Amino acid sequence: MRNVILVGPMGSGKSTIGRLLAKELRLAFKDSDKEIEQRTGADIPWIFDVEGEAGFREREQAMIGELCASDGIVLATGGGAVLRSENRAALRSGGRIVYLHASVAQQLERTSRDRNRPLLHSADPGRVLSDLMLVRDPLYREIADLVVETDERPPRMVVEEILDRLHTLPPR
Ligand SMILES: Nc1ncnc2c1ncn2[C@@H]1O[C@H](COP(=O)(O)OP(=O)(O)O)[C@@H](O)[C@H]1O
Ligand SMILES: O=C(O)C1=C[C@@H](OP(=O)(O)O)[C@@H](O)[C@H](O)C1
Ligand SMILES: [Mg+2]
Repeated sequence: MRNVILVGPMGSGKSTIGRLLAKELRLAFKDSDKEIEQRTGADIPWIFDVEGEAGFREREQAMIGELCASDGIVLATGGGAVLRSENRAALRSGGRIVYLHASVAQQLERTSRDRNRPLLHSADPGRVLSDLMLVRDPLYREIADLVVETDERPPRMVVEEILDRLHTLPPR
């Protein structure tokens, strides 16, 4: 196992659970979105405003490529990281992939408090999240080694399940 990579929709808990999991595994934690922000010197909403989603996806692909070449990290990706086939290939070769599943209702609840997800700056964020899930759920499943349910489960419990199940995975 080189790296552990978390994929899943906005509000599934990738950033939160990634940090906890890295601590348990004594690995470094990297959040693709945070790395993009540091590299760009601007936050995600600014990048979407100025460069559009297309500009963000270019930066995201470059960052995913770089981070997947690392060794010994827990990587939290952004919810759209699976959209490009180049990213899916990089993620697959980068390590074990855990899909954090969450219902749209839970995604909505967990993302309603902050404004740093530009795709949800919409009159109907629930509709946006369910439309995105239709497209992305098959892509998360396509590359996942593990699918873990996060609905109504505290982060600690999700981390425990990942730790238990990571050890039982057959070699690829
Ligand atoms: N399993 C969980 N149960 C309750 N709240 C959670 C859980 N996972 C994450 N959260 C909360 O939901 C919000 C979004 O989590 P975050 O880790 O940023 O998700 P993501 O990176 O997948 O978009 C944060 O406020 C976080 O504290
Ligand atoms: O789903 C998406 O397309 C996005 C998810 C965000 O990350 P989180 O999944 O960590 O919220 C961030 O990468 C950007 O706002 C786009
Ligand atoms: Mg995140």
